[in-house]
Amino acid sequence: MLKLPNEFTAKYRKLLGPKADQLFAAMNDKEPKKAFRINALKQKQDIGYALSKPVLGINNAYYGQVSGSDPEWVSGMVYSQEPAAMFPAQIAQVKPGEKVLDLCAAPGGKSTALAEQLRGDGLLVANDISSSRTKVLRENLERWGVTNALITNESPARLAQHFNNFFDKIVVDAPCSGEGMFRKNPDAVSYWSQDYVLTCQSRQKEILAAATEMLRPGGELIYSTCTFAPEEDEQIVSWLAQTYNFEILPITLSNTNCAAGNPDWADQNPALTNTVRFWPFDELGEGQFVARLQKPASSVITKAKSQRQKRKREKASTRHLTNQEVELIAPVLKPFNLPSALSEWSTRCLVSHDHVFLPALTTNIAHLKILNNGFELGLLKKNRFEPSHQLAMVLSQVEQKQVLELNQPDFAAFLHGETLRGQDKKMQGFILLSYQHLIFSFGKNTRDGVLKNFYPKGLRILKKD
Ligand SMILES: C[S@@+](CC[C@H](N)C(=O)[O-])C[C@H]1O[C@@H](n2cnc3c(N)ncnc32)[C@H](O)[C@@H]1O
Repeated sequence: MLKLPNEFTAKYRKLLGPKADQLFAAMNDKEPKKAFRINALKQKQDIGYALSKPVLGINNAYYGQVSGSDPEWVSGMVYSQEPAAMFPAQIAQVKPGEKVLDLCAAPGGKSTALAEQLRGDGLLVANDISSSRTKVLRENLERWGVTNALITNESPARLAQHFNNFFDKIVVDAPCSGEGMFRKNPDAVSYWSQDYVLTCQSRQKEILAAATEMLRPGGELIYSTCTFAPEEDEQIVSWLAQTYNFEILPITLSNTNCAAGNPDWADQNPALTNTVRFWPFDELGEGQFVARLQKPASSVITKAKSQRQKRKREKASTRHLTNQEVELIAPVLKPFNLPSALSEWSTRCLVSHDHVFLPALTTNIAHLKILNNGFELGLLKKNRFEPSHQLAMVLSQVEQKQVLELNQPDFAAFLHGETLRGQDKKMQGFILLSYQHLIFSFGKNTRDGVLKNFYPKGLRILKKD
């Protein structure tokens, strides 16, 4: 039983009237909803979960539970996500070729969906302020097979110094008081106070002020939270409309159980009914608020010059591949069918500190904390080339022949980091590995039947004793 603070229950009784009891009952009595999305970037494969309960309004999404050692997860075929949290990326309606920023992106639920909509064409900048969470964001985007993301670990204000009036779309899935997640994460209740709600509100304004600078005139901002608090929802949207003259755009969702935002909970701007609220008593998922706004076409928001950091000249720390290096890489890639995103890799790839990569962006980023820029093909080592894990995750976008299917014990042993013996010797060198026909890693097969482990150390699953 959730012990909700008295101040919380009194507040929502006042705001919701008799519906408040429905809210408290849903928060107390029902299990949190679990769901997953199937990756449309990868080759279609059968997966082992029941697909009988679709999440209405979201393509390729179903109710069900995913475990971190399932082949579906390890191969990047599915992403586990709370159903209501799937809507902000859907509402963004990203088109291939657009420049998109996911400003508070970790662990990557929205970013994986935004990248899917871009289909490898355009740019996704996926940023988070927390370095440990940005690491997980990188792992999730890599697993998902994304080739065109710049992954950064910056504060919104620093990012704004590099990207002025730049993005077509910005998603701000803001840090919030998390009321909508109380039944999923009961510990969050202990942080709650009305003061905390107001602290979150001022942080959201700071983040959004930076976002408004980065959005191009006419560009769209998708703002979402997982809290019910009007101070962080309708009141933030009315602040954006008043302060920056943003228009609150309608949201069209088909076949979905959600409610409209409430103008009475802010400045009574009738356009606030264009925003949407997901309540746990609607049976779809947890709590979520989403707004879609447009920056005025004529507006260019720039910081005062005195505040802007002087840009130092960027040093050219990257170079193109030499012919010798191309000759080293080509035989490693030859057995594989390359997806179109990797076409003409030999002329398009850059090298930085022996990392061979296809950049998502090359200009104006030298001073950013970057975890990955685009697509890492692999690493040049003395007279040899080692393909990256990201390459394995991207190769599963198209049909492959150089694939070794493992049995369950070998799959589990490989995830623990073990070297396997007695495998099929027909395929030599780097090969893709699959379990239940889902490609999850590279391995290297030697002539004497030893399969070396190339599953990244940071992703390995500890062995249970
Ligand atoms: C609700 S979570 C984002 C969830 C993510 N969008 C997803 O779908 O997986 C909010 C994120 O905001 C980040 N954050 C916290 N304070 C921030 C700030 N001042 N600026 C930018 N991001 C911040 C947190 O590290 C956290 O990862």
